[in-house]
Amino acid sequence: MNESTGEVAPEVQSILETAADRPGGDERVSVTPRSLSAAFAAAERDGRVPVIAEVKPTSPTTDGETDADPVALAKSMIDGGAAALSVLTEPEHFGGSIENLQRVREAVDVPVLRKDFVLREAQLDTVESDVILLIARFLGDDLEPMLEAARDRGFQVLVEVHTKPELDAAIDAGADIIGINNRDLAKLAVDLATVERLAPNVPDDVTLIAESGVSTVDDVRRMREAGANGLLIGSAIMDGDPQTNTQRLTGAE
Ligand SMILES: O=P(O)(O)OC[C@@H](O)[C@@H](O)c1c[nH]c2ccccc12
Repeated sequence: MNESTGEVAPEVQSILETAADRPGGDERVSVTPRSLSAAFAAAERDGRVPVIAEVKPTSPTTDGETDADPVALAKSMIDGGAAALSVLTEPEHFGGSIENLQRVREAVDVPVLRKDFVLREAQLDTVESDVILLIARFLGDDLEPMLEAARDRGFQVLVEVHTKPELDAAIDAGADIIGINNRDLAKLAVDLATVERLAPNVPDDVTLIAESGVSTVDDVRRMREAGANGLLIGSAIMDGDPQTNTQRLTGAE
């Protein structure tokens, strides 16, 4: 395990242990991705804030688990104006599944992000998606080879960071889509100032996504003012009526 994984919340430690044991795919995938930047540009043209809405049945920081149909959720998020979707495939702590992702991606035509804790190259081959998440903190020195391995398969890659050293590592590795996670995986606490603090260090040609903890229209505006090209929003869309919630948040400007 990488040195940089030290000091995470016990829930996150447990997520990593189960992730390390999960098998990969038998065959190398080859993806023809739906373009995330085109989806963001289309939303902007339409006057909508580019939002990646997340199908997340539960999480370590959520009470209870929804049994709503992921495809129905996905469609209502798109009806509400989501530019793209994120689907959790982590089964043990987020109630996600590979099948959820496959069903959602078949049912919609926007880009779909696979949200999981991918640690080994073979795990890239578990399922096709338009975008795949790689978390800098958990990959350490493996970030660059994993980024290349994912691109070789056709994936667009979202590299998640939470600190300045992780951001520097993501930029050095050649990431062109970077997500700044407002949630600290050591404490699971959210602080929107994380994006505000780190965004000035993100090069202009990188697509910047503000992740986690965005719940109000004011939060959306705050993240956009800090420089976010897009936002990744889960709980605030899942809690209540997903279509109305997405409509409110994508209509923040
Ligand atoms: O529900 P929120 O606070 O809007 O957060 C969404 C998303 O950012 C969060 O689910 C997330 C960010 N990075 C992750 C990595 C793995 C699992 C989940 C995540």
